[in-house]
Amino acid sequence: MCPMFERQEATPREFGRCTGDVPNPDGAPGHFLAVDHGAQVLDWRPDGAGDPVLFTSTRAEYRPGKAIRGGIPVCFPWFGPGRSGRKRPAHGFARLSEWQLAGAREQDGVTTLDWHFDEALIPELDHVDPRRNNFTVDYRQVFGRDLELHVSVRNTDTRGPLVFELALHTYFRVGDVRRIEVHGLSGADYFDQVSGEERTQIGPIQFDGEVDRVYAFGDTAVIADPVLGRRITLDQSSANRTIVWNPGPDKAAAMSDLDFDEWPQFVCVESGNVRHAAIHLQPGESHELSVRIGVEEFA
Ligand SMILES: O=P(O)(O)OC[C@H]1O[C@H](O)[C@H](O)[C@@H](O)[C@@H]1O
Repeated sequence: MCPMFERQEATPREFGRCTGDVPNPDGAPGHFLAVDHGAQVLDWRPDGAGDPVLFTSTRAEYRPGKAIRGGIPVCFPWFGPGRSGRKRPAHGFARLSEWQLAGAREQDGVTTLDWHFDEALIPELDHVDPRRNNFTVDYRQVFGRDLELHVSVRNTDTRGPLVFELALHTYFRVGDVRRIEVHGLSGADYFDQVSGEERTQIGPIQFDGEVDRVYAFGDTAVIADPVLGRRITLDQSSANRTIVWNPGPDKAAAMSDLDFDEWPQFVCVESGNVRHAAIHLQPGESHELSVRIGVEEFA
């Protein structure tokens, strides 16, 4: 099935993991790692010799019922505390559930993993209402020179509509968040989750302290990183919101699964349909969200 699929006891691999090499004609082979806990991608390096594209905390916890800090968590069926502001667990139960690896193949140096999740796989969790809709989520991850992610949610319940939020909460590794810029969102309106204000972005996004914003934006965003000397491009399809987050030093200090000096090493640029852009599906309908991540060294 998978190039290598194992279930190990030791941290951080107590979950089933799928790992493999991405052949790279230009140099050292690339690498990826995904685990069945949340179907979470934890590592992807198109060039094995280069810096990781994704950030994973050195203090990330790998245990049932806990979200892994880093990589690409899937937020579903709600984002943060949900539209009511009261939902728990934060960001929904998908990132706390063991997904099924439905298929894995490698062709021409590109590895494709297919993950499956439905209501029968939700673990028993405090706060989660046991009366739930039926749904399926099929999630394809394609590891090559670019990383492609496609999430498809279907309402398989004949009883009524399925209303949900969905986001791919990508943690990007950066040299120093205080020196990066995120381009492409100038002119986009956003909700500032720190101040509670509606605002409009002027120019590139820069980071000076905590940033937590939900942008009404779903096109291409580019992270320009002068420290690591690279540009990361995030192409989004069917995302109506882009969430940009870094906790800054004060919030980070209160996070037990992040080392105190790690907050400048990442930025989250998250693709989704959240808040007012939540998705409504009638029985039998489906929704697909896709992103493509590419990396380019500065000349
Ligand atoms: O700590 P977590 O539940 O993983 O959430 C981490 C962050 O996720 C998103 O970016 C939200 O916009 C933030 O408000 C939240 O703090």
